[in-house]
Amino acid sequence: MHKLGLLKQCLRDCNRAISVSSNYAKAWYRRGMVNASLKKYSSAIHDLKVALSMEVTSSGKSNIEQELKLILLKHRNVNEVGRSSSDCQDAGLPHTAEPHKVVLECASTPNKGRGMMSLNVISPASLIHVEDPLAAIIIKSCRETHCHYCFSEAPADVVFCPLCTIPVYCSKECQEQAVGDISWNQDTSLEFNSHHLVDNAKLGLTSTRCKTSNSKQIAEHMHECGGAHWAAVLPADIVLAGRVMAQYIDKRLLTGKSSAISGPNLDLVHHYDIDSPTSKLESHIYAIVLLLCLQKYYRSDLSWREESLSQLVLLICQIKVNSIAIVHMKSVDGGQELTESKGYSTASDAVMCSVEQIRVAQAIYMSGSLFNHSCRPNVHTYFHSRTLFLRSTEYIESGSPLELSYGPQAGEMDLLERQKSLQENYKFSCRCSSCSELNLSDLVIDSFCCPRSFCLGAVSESTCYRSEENFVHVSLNGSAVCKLSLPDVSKVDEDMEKVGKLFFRNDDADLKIDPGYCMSCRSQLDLSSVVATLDRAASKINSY
Ligand SMILES: C[S@@+](CC[C@H](N)C(=O)[O-])C[C@H]1O[C@@H](n2cnc3c(N)ncnc32)[C@H](O)[C@@H]1O
Repeated sequence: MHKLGLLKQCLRDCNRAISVSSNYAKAWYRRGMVNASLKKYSSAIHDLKVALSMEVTSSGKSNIEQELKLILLKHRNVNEVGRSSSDCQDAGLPHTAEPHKVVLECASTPNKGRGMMSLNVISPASLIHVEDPLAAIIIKSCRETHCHYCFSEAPADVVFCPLCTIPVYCSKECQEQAVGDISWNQDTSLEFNSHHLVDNAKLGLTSTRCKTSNSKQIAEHMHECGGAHWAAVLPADIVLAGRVMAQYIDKRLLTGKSSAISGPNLDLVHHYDIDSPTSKLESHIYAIVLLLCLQKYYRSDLSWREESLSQLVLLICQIKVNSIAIVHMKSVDGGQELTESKGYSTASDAVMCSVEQIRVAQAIYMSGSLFNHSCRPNVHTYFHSRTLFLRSTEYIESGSPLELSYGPQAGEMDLLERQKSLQENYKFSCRCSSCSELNLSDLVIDSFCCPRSFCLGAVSESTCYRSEENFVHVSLNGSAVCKLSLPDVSKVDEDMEKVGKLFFRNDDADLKIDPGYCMSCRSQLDLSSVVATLDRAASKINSY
């Protein structure tokens, strides 16, 4: 885990190992090394000294001594500089140590609403954004197997919520973050009457994070505890809306503003106006359910405004459009879970080498929500625990849009599949460059090669192309799908020209390329025979 950069998880396991067997030298050694990576040098030196005193082999001793020397040196350097970076809020995350040079700006775009761009040039693989979620919730299928706070795979000795015992956490630290810092009064007795339970919770719990003045996070599970456990039952986006609303209320109560509550103004985009009547009805019903749950928890502490319900409906609609799937990487052969992802993907099916992405949670990130989608993204998304990281995948000019993929990507899915997926999951029709302009990957992804031996043209199985001036109309089985612009002929690369020469010829005559005909030379391919060959090959491959 240390080598994989999972420092917090590694520290958690070392603590656990030391508490079970305090004379286990390896656990002390490993914890020392993790503390050194976290730049907690004093703790690292202490741990390594304990490991040294316990180590019995001479090779082990000399290894520890060498590491100890290096750490002592680093510790001295840090002290001389004057400030230890262990003070950094995110010292647990090695990636955040990188200097943040990218200056982001949110600007209006011609056809995607607001979007993010950089005010300076960005080199490939630069860290451009790191953010903790405003709210996050584990998905239903991981409730039994993953920590409800950091979303890593839960160990055998999980820690439960001490009040309702329903959510599971991988460590005391995660439990504390989610439920609050529990400081039981000696006289306080827990009663399994939901009202008393909630009252006890209100008295006895304080979120560790809300002690800091500019804290954004309030113990997220508190208001769900001791009630109907709606977090386990309601859809993820609705639970997120409840958590955001509860945070807003808690903050107001903490600052003494217990006047009538309406709702937070998140300033995020929503599509209520274009939602179907069924979807609107669903949002209204869920808003009523949430309001009842919140009223039950806060009871007489606050009064609600008339517009509270409509504010909740809008909040739900904003979360539906902006929430992001947190995905972690898991080794397919049952190994340790990694924490890298490919994007906002629904992620249940993508496989890379021997690791696969698994969707573990759903979250709402305030700045992350301002990044638009592109089917050819220039930003890569991944997560450590619940923290979102964005890195550039290429050189990006200043003022260029920074766009990530919400799942579909050109080259992995064809144009129609991408559009369908974005429409179904995110309710918008994609206007990125790959979906507005004819491009090579879409011409070849589902095509066969031309039957003529020296022609490299593509033959589509089902798509029909008809060009008109600088546009190409795309249709499938007689139904119009979209209209794509033709790329600037001077910029078309050699491969695209070879695959679809007919699109770039200079005469004005109307061009129609039917399925089964080469896009370069118009030769006809016997589709039924190649499809049959393909099916035979597929069944052979599947039988292995
Ligand atoms: C997470 S928000 C992104 C920020 C948003 N543009 C705004 O103004 O706040 C997602 C919404 O942005 C718009 N959007 C993002 N990418 C788009 C794209 N490639 N084509 C068209 N609209 C897009 C859609 O309205 C989508 O529902």
